[in-house]
Amino acid sequence: MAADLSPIDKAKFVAAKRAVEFIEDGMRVGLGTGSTAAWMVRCLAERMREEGLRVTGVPTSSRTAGLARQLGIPITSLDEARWLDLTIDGADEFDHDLALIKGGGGALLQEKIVATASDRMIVIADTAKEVAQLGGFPLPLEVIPFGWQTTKALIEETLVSLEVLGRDVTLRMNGERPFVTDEGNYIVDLHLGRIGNPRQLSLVVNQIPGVVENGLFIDICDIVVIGHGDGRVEVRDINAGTVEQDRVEFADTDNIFADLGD
Ligand SMILES: O=C(CO)[C@H](O)[C@H](O)COP(=O)(O)O
Repeated sequence: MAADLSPIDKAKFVAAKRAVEFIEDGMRVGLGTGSTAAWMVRCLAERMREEGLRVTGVPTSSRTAGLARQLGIPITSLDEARWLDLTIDGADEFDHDLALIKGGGGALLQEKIVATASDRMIVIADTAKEVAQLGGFPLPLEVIPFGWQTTKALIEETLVSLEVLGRDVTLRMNGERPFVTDEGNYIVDLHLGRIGNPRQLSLVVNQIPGVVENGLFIDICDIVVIGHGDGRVEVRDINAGTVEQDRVEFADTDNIFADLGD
């Protein structure tokens, strides 16, 4: 079955499989959102089944909560768990400092809250997510629906005042209607091309009334696990300053691939 997967799905799978090895018995774990994170949830469920590992998950979206429930992973709310040992999530882009753009799946708000409330955040990604400079992927901002057009105009003005080059700001749609997040908000995507100063941009846009949060994750991610389609995995730990090369085998994974459906 593994052989039927595209190289990109294999890369996501091996990154996820390696990352769940960081999970220890009894941990409270933040469960990210997106296709790579869905592999992680499946790999975690497999470890729980096969090794009797006991874990409580805190999902970062209704989608992930649904998958975790389906796979029998006990879940709770962040308010119940309060603080987590680890969060494992995907990303849309990561740079050399492990600064991230997230929110391609629209779950950036819960993802940022959960990752910030964790001792460690591990990002799982395929090689295409690594960039020299953030910004090729549109930066999502979660905004309150009330007065969103005014908020959008203020965001555009802010980009002009910051002398940011790309200033195209679009409302994310779901067919004919605005995309609505789990928190009932909208998302506007900033098509910037490159972000010269992510820290400044993150601070400034969050000052705009109506902006709830942005998809820049700075100084939050500790480790990135990068998967390759041939099973090679690289584990970069920004705090330890280490880079480890590893390999994940595709054998004996049919029970994971059998429930594919994300
Ligand atoms: O931030 C996210 C969702 O809000 C995802 O982690 C990000 O979009 C990556 O998704 P995928 O693993 O499907 O490429």
